[in-house]
Amino acid sequence: MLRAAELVAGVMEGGNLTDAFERMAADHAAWPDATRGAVRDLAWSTLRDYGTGDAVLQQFLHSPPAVLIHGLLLVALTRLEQRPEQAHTVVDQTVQAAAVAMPGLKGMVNGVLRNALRQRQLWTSWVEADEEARHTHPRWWITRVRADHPEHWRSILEAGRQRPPMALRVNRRRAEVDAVVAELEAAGIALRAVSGQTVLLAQPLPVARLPGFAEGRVSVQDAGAQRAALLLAPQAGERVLDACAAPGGKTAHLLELADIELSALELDPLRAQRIRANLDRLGLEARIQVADCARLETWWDGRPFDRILADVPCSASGVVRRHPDIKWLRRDEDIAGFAAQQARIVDALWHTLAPGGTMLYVTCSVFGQENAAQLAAFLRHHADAESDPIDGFPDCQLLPDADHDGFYFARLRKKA
Ligand SMILES: C[S@@+](CC[C@H](N)C(=O)[O-])C[C@H]1O[C@@H](n2cnc3c(N)ncnc32)[C@H](O)[C@@H]1O
Repeated sequence: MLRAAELVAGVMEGGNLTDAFERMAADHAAWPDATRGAVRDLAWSTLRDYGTGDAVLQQFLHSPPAVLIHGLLLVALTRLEQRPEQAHTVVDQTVQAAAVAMPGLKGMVNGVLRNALRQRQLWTSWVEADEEARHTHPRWWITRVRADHPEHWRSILEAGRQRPPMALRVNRRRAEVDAVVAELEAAGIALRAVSGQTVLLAQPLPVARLPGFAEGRVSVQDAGAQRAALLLAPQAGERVLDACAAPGGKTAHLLELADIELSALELDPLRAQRIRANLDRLGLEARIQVADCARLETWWDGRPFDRILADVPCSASGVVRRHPDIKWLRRDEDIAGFAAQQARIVDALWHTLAPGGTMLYVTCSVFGQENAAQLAAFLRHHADAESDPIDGFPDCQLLPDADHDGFYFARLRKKA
Protein backbone atom coordinates (compact mmCIF):
# COMPACT_ATOMS: atom_id res chain seq x y z
CA MET A 1 0.00 0.00 0.00
CA LEU A 2 2.81 2.37 0.84
CA ARG A 3 4.37 1.88 -2.59
CA ALA A 4 1.08 2.67 -4.32
CA ALA A 5 0.68 5.69 -2.02
CA GLU A 6 4.12 6.93 -3.04
CA LEU A 7 3.08 6.80 -6.69
CA VAL A 8 -0.19 8.62 -5.99
CA ALA A 9 1.61 11.25 -3.88
CA GLY A 10 4.12 11.76 -6.70
CA VAL A 11 1.28 12.64 -9.06
CA MET A 12 -0.31 14.94 -6.47
CA GLU A 13 3.02 16.79 -6.47
CA GLY A 14 2.91 17.15 -10.26
CA GLY A 15 4.94 14.09 -11.34
CA ASN A 16 4.31 11.71 -14.23
CA LEU A 17 2.90 8.36 -13.12
CA THR A 18 4.39 6.18 -15.86
CA ASP A 19 7.91 7.51 -15.26
CA ALA A 20 7.54 7.14 -11.48
CA PHE A 21 6.34 3.57 -11.86
CA GLU A 22 9.22 2.68 -14.19
CA ARG A 23 11.71 4.17 -11.71
CA MET A 24 10.12 2.22 -8.87
CA ALA A 25 10.15 -1.03 -10.85
CA ALA A 26 13.83 -0.48 -11.74
CA ASP A 27 14.72 0.21 -8.07
CA HIS A 28 12.96 -3.04 -7.09
CA ALA A 29 13.97 -5.24 -9.98
CA ALA A 30 13.64 -8.36 -7.79
CA TRP A 31 9.91 -7.82 -7.25
CA PRO A 32 7.88 -10.64 -8.75
CA ASP A 33 5.52 -9.68 -11.61
CA ALA A 34 2.55 -10.12 -9.30
CA THR A 35 3.84 -7.54 -6.79
CA ARG A 36 4.65 -5.06 -9.53
CA GLY A 37 1.22 -5.61 -11.05
CA ALA A 38 -0.55 -5.19 -7.70
CA VAL A 39 1.21 -1.90 -6.89
CA ARG A 40 0.53 -0.60 -10.35
CA ASP A 41 -3.10 -1.63 -10.26
CA LEU A 42 -3.74 -0.02 -6.90
CA ALA A 43 -2.09 3.29 -7.83
CA TRP A 44 -3.85 3.38 -11.22
CA SER A 45 -7.26 2.57 -9.70
CA THR A 46 -6.79 5.20 -7.00
CA LEU A 47 -6.00 7.87 -9.58
CA ARG A 48 -8.83 6.82 -11.90
CA ASP A 49 -11.20 7.41 -8.99
CA TYR A 50 -9.26 10.21 -7.32
CA GLY A 51 -12.17 12.65 -7.48
CA THR A 52 -14.48 10.21 -5.72
CA GLY A 53 -12.01 9.23 -3.02
CA ASP A 54 -11.07 12.79 -2.27
CA ALA A 55 -14.70 13.88 -1.90
CA VAL A 56 -15.09 11.26 0.85
CA LEU A 57 -11.79 12.11 2.47
CA GLN A 58 -12.52 15.83 2.61
CA GLN A 59 -15.38 15.09 5.03
CA PHE A 60 -12.82 13.96 7.60
CA LEU A 61 -9.77 16.12 7.00
CA HIS A 62 -9.66 19.45 8.78
CA SER A 63 -6.42 20.55 7.16
CA PRO A 64 -4.40 19.14 4.25
CA PRO A 65 -2.24 16.26 5.52
CA ALA A 66 1.30 15.55 4.35
CA VAL A 67 1.04 14.53 0.71
CA LEU A 68 2.26 10.96 1.29
CA ILE A 69 -0.38 10.44 3.99
CA HIS A 70 -3.02 12.00 1.74
CA GLY A 71 -2.00 9.53 -0.97
CA LEU A 72 -2.07 6.66 1.50
CA LEU A 73 -5.58 7.55 2.65
CA LEU A 74 -6.78 7.69 -0.96
CA VAL A 75 -5.24 4.30 -1.66
CA ALA A 76 -6.94 2.92 1.45
CA LEU A 77 -10.33 4.22 0.32
CA THR A 78 -9.84 2.57 -3.06
CA ARG A 79 -9.03 -0.69 -1.29
CA LEU A 80 -12.10 -0.32 0.92
CA GLU A 81 -14.23 0.12 -2.19
CA GLN A 82 -12.63 -2.90 -3.85
CA ARG A 83 -12.68 -5.18 -0.79
CA PRO A 84 -15.46 -4.08 1.59
CA GLU A 85 -15.44 -7.49 3.24
CA GLN A 86 -11.83 -6.94 4.35
CA ALA A 87 -12.39 -3.46 5.78
CA HIS A 88 -10.66 -4.07 9.11
CA THR A 89 -7.62 -5.66 7.51
CA VAL A 90 -7.37 -2.73 5.10
CA VAL A 91 -7.49 -0.22 7.97
CA ASP A 92 -4.85 -2.18 9.93
CA GLN A 93 -2.55 -2.41 6.91
CA THR A 94 -2.94 1.32 6.25
CA VAL A 95 -2.13 2.20 9.84
CA GLN A 96 0.95 -0.03 9.70
CA ALA A 97 2.03 1.68 6.47
CA ALA A 98 1.54 5.10 8.10
CA ALA A 99 3.64 3.93 11.06
CA VAL A 100 6.50 3.22 8.65
CA ALA A 101 6.09 6.40 6.59
CA MET A 102 5.26 8.98 9.27
CA PRO A 103 4.84 7.46 12.72
CA GLY A 104 3.48 10.72 14.16
CA LEU A 105 0.43 10.55 11.86
CA LYS A 106 -0.52 6.94 12.57
CA GLY A 107 -3.29 7.94 14.99
CA MET A 108 -4.77 10.45 12.57
CA VAL A 109 -4.86 7.85 9.77
CA ASN A 110 -6.53 5.36 12.06
CA GLY A 111 -9.11 7.93 13.18
CA VAL A 112 -9.96 9.13 9.64
CA LEU A 113 -10.43 5.63 8.27
CA ARG A 114 -12.49 4.37 11.20
CA ASN A 115 -14.71 7.47 11.01
CA ALA A 116 -15.09 7.04 7.26
CA LEU A 117 -16.07 3.41 7.72
CA ARG A 118 -18.64 4.28 10.35
CA GLN A 119 -20.28 6.64 7.85
CA ARG A 120 -19.95 4.31 4.88
CA GLN A 121 -23.62 4.69 3.90
CA LEU A 122 -23.09 8.46 3.34
CA TRP A 123 -20.26 8.13 0.82
CA THR A 124 -22.57 7.96 -2.17
CA SER A 125 -24.41 11.14 -1.21
CA TRP A 126 -21.14 13.07 -0.79
CA VAL A 127 -19.96 11.88 -4.19
CA GLU A 128 -23.28 12.62 -5.88
CA ALA A 129 -23.26 16.18 -4.51
CA ASP A 130 -20.02 17.04 -6.28
CA GLU A 131 -19.73 16.98 -10.08
CA GLU A 132 -15.97 16.34 -10.12
CA ALA A 133 -16.39 13.48 -7.69
CA ARG A 134 -19.38 12.00 -9.51
CA HIS A 135 -17.57 11.83 -12.85
CA THR A 136 -14.10 11.65 -11.32
CA HIS A 137 -12.69 14.11 -13.85
CA PRO A 138 -11.76 17.78 -13.28
CA ARG A 139 -14.59 20.27 -13.85
CA TRP A 140 -12.97 21.95 -16.88
CA TRP A 141 -12.57 18.52 -18.51
CA ILE A 142 -16.23 17.66 -17.92
CA THR A 143 -17.24 21.03 -19.40
CA ARG A 144 -15.20 20.42 -22.54
CA VAL A 145 -16.40 16.86 -23.12
CA ARG A 146 -20.01 17.92 -22.57
CA ALA A 147 -19.69 20.82 -25.05
CA ASP A 148 -17.87 18.74 -27.69
CA HIS A 149 -20.00 15.57 -27.35
CA PRO A 150 -23.45 16.58 -26.10
CA GLU A 151 -24.84 13.10 -26.77
CA HIS A 152 -21.97 10.98 -25.55
CA TRP A 153 -20.27 12.95 -22.80
CA ARG A 154 -21.44 10.64 -20.00
CA SER A 155 -20.20 7.48 -21.68
CA ILE A 156 -16.86 9.16 -22.51
CA LEU A 157 -16.34 10.14 -18.88
CA GLU A 158 -17.47 6.71 -17.71
CA ALA A 159 -15.00 5.03 -20.11
CA GLY A 160 -12.28 7.23 -18.62
CA ARG A 161 -12.64 5.55 -15.24
CA GLN A 162 -12.74 1.94 -16.44
CA ARG A 163 -9.84 -0.49 -16.67
CA PRO A 164 -8.58 -0.36 -20.27
CA PRO A 165 -8.89 -3.35 -22.59
CA MET A 166 -5.82 -5.18 -23.89
CA ALA A 167 -5.61 -5.81 -27.62
CA LEU A 168 -2.99 -7.55 -29.72
CA ARG A 169 -1.95 -6.95 -33.29
CA VAL A 170 -0.85 -10.03 -35.18
CA ASN A 171 2.29 -9.42 -37.26
CA ARG A 172 1.07 -10.68 -40.62
CA ARG A 173 4.66 -11.07 -41.80
CA ARG A 174 5.33 -13.69 -39.12
CA ALA A 175 2.04 -15.34 -38.17
CA GLU A 176 -1.48 -16.23 -39.22
CA VAL A 177 -4.26 -14.92 -36.98
CA ASP A 178 -5.77 -18.42 -36.60
CA ALA A 179 -2.46 -19.85 -35.43
CA VAL A 180 -2.01 -17.05 -32.87
CA VAL A 181 -5.54 -17.55 -31.59
CA ALA A 182 -4.86 -21.27 -31.18
CA GLU A 183 -1.61 -20.56 -29.31
CA LEU A 184 -3.30 -18.11 -26.96
CA GLU A 185 -6.13 -20.52 -26.24
CA ALA A 186 -3.68 -23.36 -25.66
CA ALA A 187 -1.93 -21.12 -23.09
CA GLY A 188 -5.27 -20.68 -21.29
CA ILE A 189 -5.64 -17.02 -22.31
CA ALA A 190 -9.30 -16.15 -22.82
CA LEU A 191 -10.21 -13.98 -25.84
CA ARG A 192 -13.10 -11.59 -26.24
CA ALA A 193 -13.05 -10.91 -29.98
CA VAL A 194 -11.00 -11.38 -33.13
CA SER A 195 -11.30 -9.03 -36.09
CA GLY A 196 -8.81 -8.75 -38.95
CA GLN A 197 -5.34 -8.77 -37.35
CA THR A 198 -6.74 -7.63 -33.99
CA VAL A 199 -7.25 -9.95 -31.03
CA LEU A 200 -8.99 -8.59 -27.94
CA LEU A 201 -8.10 -10.36 -24.70
CA ALA A 202 -10.70 -10.99 -22.01
CA GLN A 203 -8.26 -9.80 -19.31
CA PRO A 204 -5.04 -7.76 -19.45
CA LEU A 205 -1.89 -9.74 -18.66
CA PRO A 206 1.88 -9.11 -18.61
CA VAL A 207 3.50 -9.36 -22.06
CA ALA A 208 5.93 -11.95 -20.69
CA ARG A 209 2.97 -14.34 -20.54
CA LEU A 210 2.00 -13.79 -24.17
CA PRO A 211 3.03 -16.64 -26.45
CA GLY A 212 4.70 -15.26 -29.57
CA PHE A 213 5.48 -11.83 -28.12
CA ALA A 214 9.25 -12.26 -27.78
CA GLU A 215 9.35 -13.87 -31.24
CA GLY A 216 7.59 -10.86 -32.79
CA ARG A 217 4.44 -12.66 -33.86
CA VAL A 218 2.24 -10.32 -31.83
CA SER A 219 2.39 -6.79 -30.43
CA VAL A 220 0.28 -5.06 -27.83
CA GLN A 221 -1.62 -2.21 -29.47
CA ASP A 222 -5.03 -0.77 -28.73
CA ALA A 223 -7.65 -1.72 -31.31
CA GLY A 224 -8.36 1.98 -32.02
CA ALA A 225 -4.68 2.71 -32.57
CA GLN A 226 -4.60 -0.15 -35.07
CA ARG A 227 -6.91 1.83 -37.36
CA ALA A 228 -4.23 4.44 -38.09
CA ALA A 229 -1.93 2.38 -40.33
CA LEU A 230 -4.95 0.80 -42.04
CA LEU A 231 -6.38 4.24 -42.83
CA LEU A 232 -3.07 5.50 -44.20
CA ALA A 233 -2.90 2.28 -46.28
CA PRO A 234 0.74 2.37 -47.47
CA GLN A 235 1.45 0.68 -50.81
CA ALA A 236 4.54 -1.29 -51.79
CA GLY A 237 7.45 0.85 -52.93
CA GLU A 238 6.17 4.11 -51.42
CA ARG A 239 8.16 6.58 -49.36
CA VAL A 240 6.39 6.98 -46.06
CA LEU A 241 7.03 9.30 -43.10
CA ASP A 242 6.01 8.52 -39.53
CA ALA A 243 6.58 11.97 -38.09
CA CYS A 244 5.96 11.46 -34.35
CA ALA A 245 6.92 7.86 -34.05
CA ALA A 246 7.90 6.68 -30.56
CA PRO A 247 7.45 4.13 -29.14
CA GLY A 248 6.87 2.84 -32.66
CA GLY A 249 3.57 0.96 -32.46
CA LYS A 250 2.23 2.53 -35.65
CA THR A 251 5.68 2.53 -37.31
CA ALA A 252 5.75 -1.24 -36.94
CA HIS A 253 2.19 -1.65 -38.14
CA LEU A 254 2.92 0.37 -41.33
CA LEU A 255 5.93 -1.84 -42.02
CA GLU A 256 3.90 -4.99 -41.43
CA LEU A 257 1.36 -3.85 -44.04
CA ALA A 258 3.61 -3.20 -47.06
CA ASP A 259 7.21 -3.14 -48.31
CA ILE A 260 7.81 0.57 -47.95
CA GLU A 261 10.73 2.92 -47.42
CA LEU A 262 9.89 4.32 -44.01
CA SER A 263 11.42 7.24 -42.12
CA ALA A 264 10.52 7.48 -38.45
CA LEU A 265 11.10 10.78 -36.64
CA GLU A 266 11.00 11.32 -32.90
CA LEU A 267 11.86 14.37 -30.84
CA ASP A 268 12.76 12.55 -27.64
CA PRO A 269 16.02 10.57 -27.95
CA LEU A 270 15.15 8.14 -25.13
CA ARG A 271 11.75 7.38 -26.60
CA ALA A 272 13.36 6.96 -30.03
CA GLN A 273 15.35 4.00 -28.67
CA ARG A 274 12.08 2.20 -28.05
CA ILE A 275 11.25 2.38 -31.77
CA ARG A 276 14.41 0.44 -32.60
CA ALA A 277 13.71 -2.14 -29.87
CA ASN A 278 10.17 -2.66 -31.17
CA LEU A 279 11.26 -3.02 -34.80
CA ASP A 280 14.08 -5.42 -33.87
CA ARG A 281 11.66 -7.66 -32.02
CA LEU A 282 9.35 -7.74 -35.04
CA GLY A 283 12.10 -8.14 -37.63
CA LEU A 284 11.33 -4.79 -39.32
CA GLU A 285 13.54 -2.01 -40.61
CA ALA A 286 13.13 1.78 -40.82
CA ARG A 287 15.33 4.85 -40.89
CA ILE A 288 15.02 6.36 -37.40
CA GLN A 289 15.99 9.99 -36.81
CA VAL A 290 15.85 12.06 -33.65
CA ALA A 291 14.49 15.43 -34.78
CA ASP A 292 11.76 18.01 -34.38
CA CYS A 293 9.62 17.10 -37.37
CA ALA A 294 8.50 20.72 -37.77
CA ARG A 295 12.10 21.91 -38.32
CA LEU A 296 12.47 20.57 -41.85
CA GLU A 297 15.97 21.99 -42.30
CA THR A 298 17.27 19.61 -39.59
CA TRP A 299 16.14 16.32 -41.11
CA TRP A 300 14.47 16.53 -44.57
CA ASP A 301 16.51 15.69 -47.67
CA GLY A 302 13.98 17.39 -49.96
CA ARG A 303 12.53 14.18 -51.43
CA PRO A 304 8.73 14.23 -51.00
CA PHE A 305 6.78 11.51 -49.22
CA ASP A 306 3.86 9.60 -50.71
CA ARG A 307 2.21 9.19 -47.31
CA ILE A 308 2.67 10.83 -43.93
CA LEU A 309 1.45 9.72 -40.56
CA ALA A 310 1.14 12.71 -38.21
CA ASP A 311 0.35 11.08 -34.86
CA VAL A 312 0.82 14.37 -33.09
CA PRO A 313 1.41 15.09 -29.38
CA CYS A 314 -1.93 15.83 -27.72
CA SER A 315 -3.81 15.99 -24.43
CA ALA A 316 -4.23 12.18 -24.47
CA SER A 317 -7.79 12.71 -23.24
CA GLY A 318 -8.92 9.62 -25.22
CA VAL A 319 -6.52 7.32 -23.36
CA VAL A 320 -6.91 8.79 -19.89
CA ARG A 321 -7.79 5.45 -18.30
CA ARG A 322 -4.30 4.24 -19.25
CA HIS A 323 -2.70 7.39 -17.84
CA PRO A 324 -5.04 8.47 -15.05
CA ASP A 325 -2.54 11.03 -13.76
CA ILE A 326 -3.16 13.10 -16.90
CA LYS A 327 -6.57 14.32 -15.91
CA TRP A 328 -5.28 15.69 -12.61
CA LEU A 329 -2.05 17.14 -14.03
CA ARG A 330 -3.37 18.91 -17.13
CA ARG A 331 -4.93 22.36 -17.04
CA ASP A 332 -7.65 23.71 -19.34
CA GLU A 333 -5.23 26.23 -20.84
CA ASP A 334 -2.82 23.42 -21.85
CA ILE A 335 -5.20 22.39 -24.64
CA ALA A 336 -4.61 25.60 -26.61
CA GLY A 337 -0.88 24.92 -26.29
CA PHE A 338 -1.32 21.42 -27.76
CA ALA A 339 -3.46 22.80 -30.58
CA ALA A 340 -0.78 25.37 -31.49
CA GLN A 341 1.93 22.68 -31.42
CA GLN A 342 -0.19 20.39 -33.62
CA ALA A 343 -0.84 23.17 -36.17
CA ARG A 344 2.88 23.97 -36.32
CA ILE A 345 3.68 20.29 -36.99
CA VAL A 346 1.10 19.64 -39.70
CA ASP A 347 1.81 22.96 -41.46
CA ALA A 348 5.49 22.03 -41.69
CA LEU A 349 4.91 18.41 -42.70
CA TRP A 350 2.58 19.46 -45.52
CA HIS A 351 5.61 20.83 -47.41
CA THR A 352 7.16 17.36 -47.45
CA LEU A 353 4.10 15.62 -48.97
CA ALA A 354 4.15 14.87 -52.70
CA PRO A 355 1.27 16.21 -54.87
CA GLY A 356 -1.38 13.49 -54.87
CA GLY A 357 0.02 12.23 -51.53
CA THR A 358 -1.93 11.46 -48.37
CA MET A 359 -1.43 12.66 -44.79
CA LEU A 360 -3.25 11.07 -41.87
CA TYR A 361 -3.69 13.36 -38.87
CA VAL A 362 -4.15 11.40 -35.64
CA THR A 363 -4.70 12.32 -32.00
CA CYS A 364 -5.68 10.23 -29.01
CA SER A 365 -7.87 13.09 -27.85
CA VAL A 366 -11.60 13.62 -27.52
CA PHE A 367 -11.33 17.43 -27.37
CA GLY A 368 -12.67 19.20 -30.46
CA GLN A 369 -10.02 21.92 -30.29
CA GLU A 370 -7.35 19.33 -31.13
CA ASN A 371 -9.53 17.48 -33.64
CA ALA A 372 -12.33 18.81 -35.85
CA ALA A 373 -11.34 22.45 -35.20
CA GLN A 374 -7.78 21.62 -36.18
CA LEU A 375 -8.95 19.99 -39.43
CA ALA A 376 -11.20 22.94 -40.31
CA ALA A 377 -8.37 25.43 -39.70
CA PHE A 378 -5.95 23.35 -41.78
CA LEU A 379 -8.32 23.18 -44.74
CA ARG A 380 -8.91 26.95 -44.49
CA HIS A 381 -5.19 27.68 -44.58
CA HIS A 382 -4.14 25.21 -47.30
CA ALA A 383 -5.86 25.69 -50.65
CA ASP A 384 -4.03 22.62 -52.01
CA ALA A 385 -5.49 20.32 -49.32
CA GLU A 386 -8.71 18.37 -49.57
CA SER A 387 -10.35 15.99 -47.18
CA ASP A 388 -10.15 12.31 -48.12
CA PRO A 389 -13.29 10.99 -46.41
CA ILE A 390 -13.23 8.09 -43.94
CA ASP A 391 -16.35 5.89 -44.22
CA GLY A 392 -18.05 8.77 -46.04
CA PHE A 393 -17.21 11.39 -43.38
CA PRO A 394 -14.56 14.14 -43.41
CA ASP A 395 -13.06 12.72 -40.23
CA CYS A 396 -13.52 9.99 -37.66
CA GLN A 397 -13.81 10.54 -33.92
CA LEU A 398 -13.53 7.18 -32.23
CA LEU A 399 -14.92 7.50 -28.73
CA PRO A 400 -13.41 5.36 -25.96
CA ASP A 401 -15.44 2.28 -25.02
CA ALA A 402 -14.97 -1.25 -23.69
CA ASP A 403 -13.16 -2.35 -26.87
CA HIS A 404 -10.85 0.54 -27.74
CA ASP A 405 -9.46 3.91 -26.67
CA GLY A 406 -10.51 7.29 -28.00
CA PHE A 407 -8.83 8.49 -31.22
CA TYR A 408 -9.35 11.08 -33.90
CA PHE A 409 -8.42 10.55 -37.55
CA ALA A 410 -8.54 12.98 -40.47
CA ARG A 411 -7.17 12.02 -43.89
CA LEU A 412 -5.96 14.78 -46.18
CA ARG A 413 -4.94 14.62 -49.82
CA LYS A 414 -2.64 17.10 -51.52
CA LYS A 415 -4.21 18.14 -54.79
CA ALA A 416 -2.04 17.02 -57.71
C1 LIG B 1 1.21 10.22 -29.71
S1 LIG B 1 2.88 9.87 -29.49
C2 LIG B 1 3.23 8.83 -30.85
C3 LIG B 1 2.84 7.38 -30.67
C4 LIG B 1 3.38 6.53 -31.80
N1 LIG B 1 2.97 7.02 -33.10
C5 LIG B 1 2.96 5.07 -31.67
O1 LIG B 1 1.98 4.67 -32.28
O2 LIG B 1 3.65 4.32 -30.97
C6 LIG B 1 3.60 11.37 -30.01
C7 LIG B 1 5.13 11.32 -30.07
O3 LIG B 1 5.57 12.49 -30.73
C8 LIG B 1 6.77 12.94 -30.15
N2 LIG B 1 6.90 14.35 -30.54
C9 LIG B 1 6.37 15.44 -29.95
N3 LIG B 1 6.68 16.54 -30.63
C10 LIG B 1 7.42 16.15 -31.69
C11 LIG B 1 8.06 16.84 -32.77
N4 LIG B 1 7.96 18.16 -32.87
N5 LIG B 1 8.76 16.12 -33.67
C12 LIG B 1 8.84 14.76 -33.57
N6 LIG B 1 8.28 14.06 -32.56
C13 LIG B 1 7.57 14.75 -31.65
C14 LIG B 1 6.57 12.66 -28.69
O4 LIG B 1 7.81 12.59 -28.01
C15 LIG B 1 5.83 11.33 -28.72
O5 LIG B 1 6.74 10.26 -28.66
